[in-house]
Amino acid sequence: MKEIAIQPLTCEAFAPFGDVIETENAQSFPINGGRCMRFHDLARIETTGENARPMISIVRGEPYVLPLTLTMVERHPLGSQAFIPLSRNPFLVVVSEETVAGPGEPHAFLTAPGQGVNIARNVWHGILTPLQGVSDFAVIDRGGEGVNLEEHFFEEPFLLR
Ligand SMILES: NC(=O)N[C@@H](O)C(=O)O
Ligand code: NI
Repeated sequence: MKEIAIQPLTCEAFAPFGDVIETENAQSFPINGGRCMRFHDLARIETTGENARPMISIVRGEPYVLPLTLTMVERHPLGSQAFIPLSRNPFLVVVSEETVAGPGEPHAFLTAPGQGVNIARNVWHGILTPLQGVSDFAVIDRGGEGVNLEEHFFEEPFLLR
């Protein structure tokens, strides 16, 4: 089984796949008489297709234990998908480039506490993978008609360590 080294999540490394949602280095300005700081426009929500609309859900995820065997990735051809942690627990973000033969070798990122991601439309990714404890996430993705899920099962799994 090919091993994939898990690396820290950074804006630069994740840029080909979407946005990192964090306050660090974000455009920000005070609002509400200076009593709030708005970290502004952190990610682009994409929705397309019939009756497409953005929607907000909360997902409560059971934790996984590393090292992890990755057997599949999925993608959403009709919209982006954002995961914003509502706890300080880290989670694992797995993405793959599209190749002529389907998803390529995965990249695995470990979030810092509080970091979220917005996975761009049609980007191959692993399913939500909380670590260290049951974790709640706000999920912002696409509602509407049509099939918005495509799955790919690797011929050979990968070991994420
Ligand atoms: N379906 C859902 O809310 N989540 C998955 O698409 C996922 O990427 O975990
Ligand atoms: Ni997904």
